[in-house]
Amino acid sequence: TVSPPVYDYIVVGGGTAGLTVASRLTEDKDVTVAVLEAGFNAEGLQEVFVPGLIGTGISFTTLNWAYATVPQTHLNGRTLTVNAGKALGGSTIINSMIFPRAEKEQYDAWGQLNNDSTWTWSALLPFFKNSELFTPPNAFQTAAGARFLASVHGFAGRVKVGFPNFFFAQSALWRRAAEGLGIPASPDLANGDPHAVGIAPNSLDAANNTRCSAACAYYTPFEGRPNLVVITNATVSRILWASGSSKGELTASGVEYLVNNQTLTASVSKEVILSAGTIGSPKVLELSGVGNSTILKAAGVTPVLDLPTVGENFADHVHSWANAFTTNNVLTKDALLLNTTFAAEQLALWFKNRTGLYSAAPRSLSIVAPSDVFTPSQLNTLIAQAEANLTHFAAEFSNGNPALAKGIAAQHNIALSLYKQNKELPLEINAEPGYSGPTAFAARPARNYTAINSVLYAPLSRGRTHIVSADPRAAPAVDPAYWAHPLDVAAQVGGIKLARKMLVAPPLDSIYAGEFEPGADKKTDADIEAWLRGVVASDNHEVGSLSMMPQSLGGVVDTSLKVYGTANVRVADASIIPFPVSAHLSSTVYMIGERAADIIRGGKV
Ligand SMILES: Cc1cc2nc3c(=O)[nH]c(=O)nc-3n(C[C@H](O)[C@H](O)[C@H](O)COP(=O)(O)OP(=O)(O)OC[C@H]3O[C@@H](n4cnc5c(N)ncnc54)[C@H](O)[C@@H]3O)c2cc1C
Repeated sequence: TVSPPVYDYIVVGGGTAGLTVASRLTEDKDVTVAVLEAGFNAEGLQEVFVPGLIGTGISFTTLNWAYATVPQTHLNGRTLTVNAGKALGGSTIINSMIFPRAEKEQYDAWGQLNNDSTWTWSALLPFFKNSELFTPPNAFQTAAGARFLASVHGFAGRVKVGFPNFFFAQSALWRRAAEGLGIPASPDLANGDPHAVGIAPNSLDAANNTRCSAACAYYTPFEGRPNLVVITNATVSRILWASGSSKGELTASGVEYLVNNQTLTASVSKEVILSAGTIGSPKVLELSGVGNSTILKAAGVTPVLDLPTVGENFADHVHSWANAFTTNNVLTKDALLLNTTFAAEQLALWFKNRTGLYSAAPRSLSIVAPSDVFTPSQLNTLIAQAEANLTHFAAEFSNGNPALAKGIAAQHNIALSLYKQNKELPLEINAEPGYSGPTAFAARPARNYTAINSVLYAPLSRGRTHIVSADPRAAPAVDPAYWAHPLDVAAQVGGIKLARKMLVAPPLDSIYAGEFEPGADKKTDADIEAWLRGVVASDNHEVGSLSMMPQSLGGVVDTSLKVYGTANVRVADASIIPFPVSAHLSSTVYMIGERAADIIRGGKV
């Protein structure tokens, strides 16, 4: 028999954080790293590299895990889909490339929960910068409204960040409407103070207007490194433990993985780093016997280490919309669907000189504060109710684990305190220059639209994800428990009301031709709420399932990202985020990858 290859580090999942860690560790040419990625290298597909082709082709089929949730109790028993990229580069292969950051107080909450000042905004900003290669807006982009503050960006990192080459007129009208409603104009949506409205930077290479995924940033330029081995189409089924190690700290000796139907193994001399995402990483840990013993036994897995909060503390952002018909004189991206000749011309234009509608990954956005969504008395009532029911919800969300109940209570206390200071930003409201909503193309009027996406960003609800089978090919049971907390429901209803106000506020009202959805018959808050229960979707920003918190608060990893009870297994991906942040996640996940590599290299244990 041939003995399996031995690497210093094995990274499970070649996604956003996984490639970041692998790339940084292999800067030391004496260190060997293997990355095992379930998907393939999709960088050459036009639906990946052309910004305006987001979501087309095989993006949401082959390149997507498309995890199904269990029926959602608070959403009419619906089963929703949580999308997650399945390719080298992970979710950054199929994401919308919007690249802002959350408010500093939310990152500070991570430090507060862990009593560790190295996990706070000011300590983490250097790692955000390390990941970024920012291109300031050119004269055209500046004239269109793009703004930036040099002090918060990185100019020598890896992820190319810049602005698109096309801006829709209705986005500018919307920004002015939002400002008219009291939302401040943003000097930079990545400055840690995003209660504002502006044009979001994108994870794109401004020089040639192509998507810059984690593969583009952290792999392609370095793929020749002899010490970096990337194995694609390789699905990790479990971590292998050194014999006898379960008596003390568990020590990983390697991993087992599947290529087609063949089972292979690779050995590790230093560490295994789990970077399979918020749903993928707890699945691998549970398949390896680490988790809640009752859940593992029910799935047919022999427990090795009882760590009952693996897969718990799961939170996701929740997507909703209001949209209106737009006067015919306005060019919206609906034109690409309504007129295939025009679409072909626009795509040819993109290939010719990187301009036109396909050069836009369009999103002007605002992150709004409680005061934008609620009246003061409404807010006071909601906070008082949440405080009165804090223990009840902490217990309900913690799946019977007393330590995690404390952890969730601590998170709710921080969130409610920030709500009181108008600092917990409950919603992203963004303008989509064309239809966005729950109705399929064939089923809606063939018109031009303006859509306002309203996304619940600071959920108090917490759910879970767990395996139900010992078969690594079986999907886990994902229960985000959407809308399980009444403050989440109230914020999302408030978001639709604010979006409706924006649609008819000057100067956006100049192109308004009547509301389509929710629709004129949805008049009261109760009407809106009932409609939303039937349509809201995942925003694909799932976090928290292997959260970084003290064990006394139900955490799974410590502040060096090491799994409690193991000697050499770390986690680097969105699953470690203990407290949801009000932002699109990729910039934050790259930061986590940079920080993880720094911890590993610095030997902090
Ligand atoms: C449709 C969509 C739109 C989004 N839009 C935006 C946006 O506009 N801006 C933004 O900032 N964020 C956006 N996000 C969110 C953001 O992209 C993700 O939160 C982030 O990329 C997650 O990084 P990660 O490292 O945790 O996981 P991922 O990047 O998903 O990486 C996990 C990797 O592990 C692999 N994997 C899983 N299981 C296994 C296994 N058993 N063996 C081997 N490999 C495995 C996966 O295939 C994947 O490559 C979006 C996400 C989606 C899905």
